[in-house]
Amino acid sequence: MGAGVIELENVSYGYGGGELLSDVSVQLQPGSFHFLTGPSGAGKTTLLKLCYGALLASSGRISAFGQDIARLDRDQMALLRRRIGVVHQDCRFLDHMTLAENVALPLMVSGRTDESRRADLAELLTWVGLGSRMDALPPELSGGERQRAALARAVILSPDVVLADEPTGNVDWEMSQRLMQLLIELNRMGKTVVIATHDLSLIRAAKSHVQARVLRISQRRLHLAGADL
Ligand SMILES: Nc1ncnc2c1ncn2[C@@H]1O[C@H](COP(=O)(O)OP(=O)(O)OP(=O)(O)O)[C@@H](O)[C@H]1O
Repeated sequence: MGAGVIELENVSYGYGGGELLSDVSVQLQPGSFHFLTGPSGAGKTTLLKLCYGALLASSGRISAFGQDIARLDRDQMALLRRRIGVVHQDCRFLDHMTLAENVALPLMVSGRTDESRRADLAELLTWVGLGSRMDALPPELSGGERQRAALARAVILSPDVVLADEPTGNVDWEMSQRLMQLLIELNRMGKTVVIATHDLSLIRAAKSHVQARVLRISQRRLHLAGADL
């Protein structure tokens, strides 16, 4: 294996007797930027889940930061999850807690509630453009605000890797560009970024701002897409 932050080697994933992903091998190099594309149901979310240990491969090997994910104990898995920030497709929040409290949840869970962390929280929310919405409750947020809050929550523990599953779903073009800009900024800060999306126009627009590899799932296999997107 090489020096990728996340590496998949001949990974297959199946359920119910069928195979969704077959013989997938890929290395995510530190600081790289990847798009993961493919039709609905192709297995993009599944592949991301395999990368952060939410699902285990049926065969093959997945390593993160040099460790075989399948061999991690509970504590090691918890540490791994802190190093990989995930923007979930459905960005769920606890409706009775404010936006700031929701974004700060990973800090609470990891016991990091000191003053400097609170300052980080305010700075982070300002960075995503939600500095004035800290006390809003999730049902009061627009789609774009929810997506930005989900991004802030994913990076509050300063992960090395950001996996974003359709982070621009349900927002207009202008907001999707703003979200992309934030993800590109995270990459410029040195984070490895993977964005799952079926939206090829998003990929085309981003390619003039960031050097990205495009991975496409087709017929259970992962392919490196060419320039003909
Ligand atoms: N363990 C499982 N049991 C049953 N079905 C599963 C399992 N894992 C994945 N699937 C199915 O495999 C398919 C691929 O799901 P996945 O969400 O990974 O695709 P996707 O490419 O992210 O799709 P979308 O673009 O619509 O979000 C779906 O039909 C999903 O329901």
